[in-house]
Amino acid sequence: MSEAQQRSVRPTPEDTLDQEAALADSLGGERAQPRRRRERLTMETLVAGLNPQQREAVLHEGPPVLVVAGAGSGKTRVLTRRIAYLVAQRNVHPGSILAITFTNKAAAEMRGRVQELVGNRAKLMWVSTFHSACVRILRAEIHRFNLTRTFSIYDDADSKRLMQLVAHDLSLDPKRYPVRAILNWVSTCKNELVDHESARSRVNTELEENYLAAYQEYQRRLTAANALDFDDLIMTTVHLMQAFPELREQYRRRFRHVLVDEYQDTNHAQYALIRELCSAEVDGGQVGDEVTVDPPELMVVGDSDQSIYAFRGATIRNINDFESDFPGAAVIMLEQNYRSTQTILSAANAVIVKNEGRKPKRLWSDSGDGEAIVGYVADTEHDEASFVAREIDALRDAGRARYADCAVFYRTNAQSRPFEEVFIRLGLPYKVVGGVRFYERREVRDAIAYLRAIANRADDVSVRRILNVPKRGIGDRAEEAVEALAARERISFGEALRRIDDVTGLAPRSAKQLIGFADFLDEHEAMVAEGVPADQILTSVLQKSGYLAELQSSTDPQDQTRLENLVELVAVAREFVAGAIGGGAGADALDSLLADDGVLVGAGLDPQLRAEALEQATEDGELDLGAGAPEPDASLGAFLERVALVADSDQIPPPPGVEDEGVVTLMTLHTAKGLEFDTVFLTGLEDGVFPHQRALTSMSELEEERRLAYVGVTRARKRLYVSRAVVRAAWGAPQHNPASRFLAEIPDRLLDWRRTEQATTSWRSTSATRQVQERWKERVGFGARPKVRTVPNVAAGDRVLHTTFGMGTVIATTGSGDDTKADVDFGSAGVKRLSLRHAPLEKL
Ligand SMILES: Nc1ncnc2c1ncn2[C@@H]1O[C@H](COP(=O)(O)OP(=O)(O)OP(=O)(O)O)[C@@H](O)[C@H]1O
Ligand SMILES: [Mg+2]
Repeated sequence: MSEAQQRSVRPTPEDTLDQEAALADSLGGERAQPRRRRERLTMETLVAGLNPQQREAVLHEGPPVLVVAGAGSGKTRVLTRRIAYLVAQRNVHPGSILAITFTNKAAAEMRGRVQELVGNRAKLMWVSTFHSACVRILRAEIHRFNLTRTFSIYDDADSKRLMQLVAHDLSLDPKRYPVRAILNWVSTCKNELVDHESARSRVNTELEENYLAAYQEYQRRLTAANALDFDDLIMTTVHLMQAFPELREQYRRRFRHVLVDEYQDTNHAQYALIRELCSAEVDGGQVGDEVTVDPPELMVVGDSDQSIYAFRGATIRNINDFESDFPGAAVIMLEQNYRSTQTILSAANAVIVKNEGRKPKRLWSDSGDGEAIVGYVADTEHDEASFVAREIDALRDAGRARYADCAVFYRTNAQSRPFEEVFIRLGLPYKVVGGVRFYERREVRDAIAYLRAIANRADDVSVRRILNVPKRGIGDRAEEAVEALAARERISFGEALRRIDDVTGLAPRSAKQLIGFADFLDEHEAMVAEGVPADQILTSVLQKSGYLAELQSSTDPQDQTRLENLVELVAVAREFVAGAIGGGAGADALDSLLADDGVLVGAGLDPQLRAEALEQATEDGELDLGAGAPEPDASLGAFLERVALVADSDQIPPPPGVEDEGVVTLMTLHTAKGLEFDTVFLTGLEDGVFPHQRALTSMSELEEERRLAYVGVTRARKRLYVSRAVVRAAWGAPQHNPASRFLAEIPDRLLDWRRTEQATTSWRSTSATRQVQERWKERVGFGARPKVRTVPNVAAGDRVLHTTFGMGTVIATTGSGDDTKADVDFGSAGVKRLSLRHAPLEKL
C-alpha cells in the first residue's frame, strides 16, 4: 500500500497534528496547542503508518539495536519516530537525546519532523552531524588539552595550505610527496585515532618517515594556531573522553539515548566515540576507571550496500560487527521499500547483487511496476544535457513534475558544466549543490580569513593569507622577517606583528604597513571583545581593509561577481545575527515557553540543560533576552563555527511552496545520499566516468562505485532516466567512452531505450575529434580535398571543440576575416589565443 493509500485509510500522526494545529489556531490559543499535542500523542498516533518491524524498532527498549535495511525502507523514518516516541511516551527528556545524522540537511529535517510531533521540546535535543556534535563538546572541554574554546576549524583548503607550508619547510620534493598524499596519510591516521605521537608505530619506510615528520610539524603548527582540522574534531573528542573518564561519565549521564543514521558510513574514530558514550565496557580509560553510569540506549540504522565513503575511512565493519561490539544487541531488518516503484527497485537490486560477499537482502515494494526506466545514448555530453532539459520540460508541460521534483546526478562535480550551460540557455531554473561552493570562492575565503584572524590571532594560515590582500605593500621579504621573529621567540605570526620594533631587517615603509595592519587587527579584536555582532564586524572589515574599495574600482567583470558574493556573505551574517537575537522578553520567557510545553518547570532543571534550552530558543528566534539573562550567541566565533560546518547538501533548495515550483537540483551521487526525488536523471554512465577511471583496476573500488550506483538508482521514487554520452571532453581532450558496466547490469526488460548507440552511428565509426580533424584538414587545405578556407564564425560565449585542447568557451575575439583570433578558455587546459583560420577547432 502506498503512503497515499494509507493516508486515506488511517490518518498518520502528521495528519492528526495538522488537524490539531488548525483547531488550536481556530481557538486562537497558541498556548493551548502544545498541551493538546501532548494529550493527543497517544501510542496509536506515534506508531501509526509503521509496519510491524518498524514498530518494533520504535518501541524497542534496553540493549543496543541495529536496524539494517535497504534503501527507502524507512530507516530514517524509524529514527525520527522513535525520538518522538521516547519523548511523548517514555517521558525521556529531549535534552538527553543525541541524534547523529550525516548531513546538516538531514539534521534539520529530523529536528523539523520531531518539532511537528512534540513542539518546542524538540529544541533541547542534540540533532547534528558527528562534526557539529564534537565541536559543541570541544568548545566546552578543550581547555583540558590546552587549546582555548575560540579554536579555529580548518577545512580542506586550509589544511592543504598549511601542509604546503610544512612540506616546503621540510624540503619535501613535491613530486615524490604531493601534498594530497601526505594529507591522506595524516587523515587515515586520525580516522584511526592515531595521533602524531603514536604514528611512529606505523612507519616502516623512508616515505612514511617523511609523512610522519610532516604530520608532526603540521600538528605542531595547528596547535600553535589554536586550530583543529576536520579529522581532529572527532579524534580529539574521543581522546578527551579517554583521558578524562569523569568527562565521559558526565556525557553518558547526559545522553541517555543515542541514535545514529547512516551508520554504514562511520569511520573508526566515529565508532570509537559511540563506544565511549554507549558501550557497557569502555576501553582506553586508565586502570581502575569504572563505568558507573549505565550505558544509554543506542540505536543505529544503516545499509551496508550504501557505504560510499571508504575513501574517508568509513568501514562496513562497523555494521557487520555491531553484534560483537555491543554484546546482547538486537538486530531488526526492514524489507518493504516505500520509496520507489518495483521497476526502479529491480534495477537497483540487479546492480548491487554483482557485488561479492554481501549479505543478500530482500527488498520489495507494493507500489506497482510504474514506468519503465528510460535509457538514452547521446552523442556528446552537451547532447545529453539537452536531452535532460527537454525531458524535464516535457514532464512539466504534461503536468507530471515540478522542477523541484527533478534531480540530475553525476559522478564528479566537473560534470555539472554542460548541464548548467544548457539550462541557462533554456531558462530552466536550477541549483548546483557542491562544486565550487560559495565558501570556497576566493573573495569569500579572504573575508573569512579576516574574521578568523580577528577571532584567533594565533591562526597563522589566516593571518598570512590576508597580510597583503588587498595589496598594501607588504612583500615576501617583510613576511619572512616577521616569520623569523615568530620562530625565534616561539610565538605566532600574529603575535609577532605586535612587536614590529623587534623585527630585524625591515624597510621603514614595510614596518609602517605592518604596524598599520596590526592596528587594524587590534581595532577589530576590540570590537569582538565589546560584543559587536558578527555582521557589523564583517562590514567594518571589508570597508576598512580596503577590500571593497579595490573591487569597486576594478573594471574586471569578475570583480563585480566577487563584490556580489561579498554582499551575499554580509547577508548571511546578518541573517545569522538576526536568528541568534530574535524577539521576546528575558529568562522568564524561557520558563513560560518550557512550561507551556509541559516539561522542565521550576528548579529541578539542570543548569546546563537550561542554558542550552535558552540557546536553542534564542537561535530559533522565539526568545529575546532582557537584562541579566545570558547573552545570545551572535558573536563572531559562533558565526565562524556555523560557516565552518556547512555541508554540501545544505545548499539543497527548500521544498517549494504552493506558488513556487522550485528548481531542478544538480548534484554528485555522494551528496544525494539519504535524499529522494520523484524524477532522477542518472547521467554520465560511461566506464571511466562512472565507474570512475580509478576504479577500473581495483575490485574493491569498483564495488564501492557499484554501491554508489545503487544509492543513485534508489533515490528515484517514480521515474528514472539513465544516460551516457559517446564522446565526452574529459580533462580537455574529447574521449570516446564505452557504456558503463552498470548500465549493462540493469535488465533490458526494465528499460525503454529512447536512443541507442545505433542512432549515433556517425559517431561510432569515427569519434567527434576525428570528425573535427577531418573538417579542419579540409578547411586548411590538407588532404585530398580542394582547399576550403573558411574561418569559423565564433563570438564570445560560444562553445568550441579543439582537437587537442578539447571543449572550450570563447572569451573574446580580435581582428577580422582571415586574421581573426580568439581567446578560448579550455578549462584545465588553460586559456589559449588561437588563429581561427589555422586552429583545428569547430564551433559547437
Ligand atoms: N511505513 C511506511 N509507510 C509509508 N511510507 C513510509 C513508511 N516508512 C517509510 N516511508 C516513506 O518511505 C520513504 C523512504 O523512507 P526513509 O527515507 O526513512 O528510508 P531510508 O531507509 O532511510 O532510506 P535511505 O536508505 O535511502 O536513507 C520516505 O518518503 C518515507 O516517508
Ligand atoms: Mg535514510
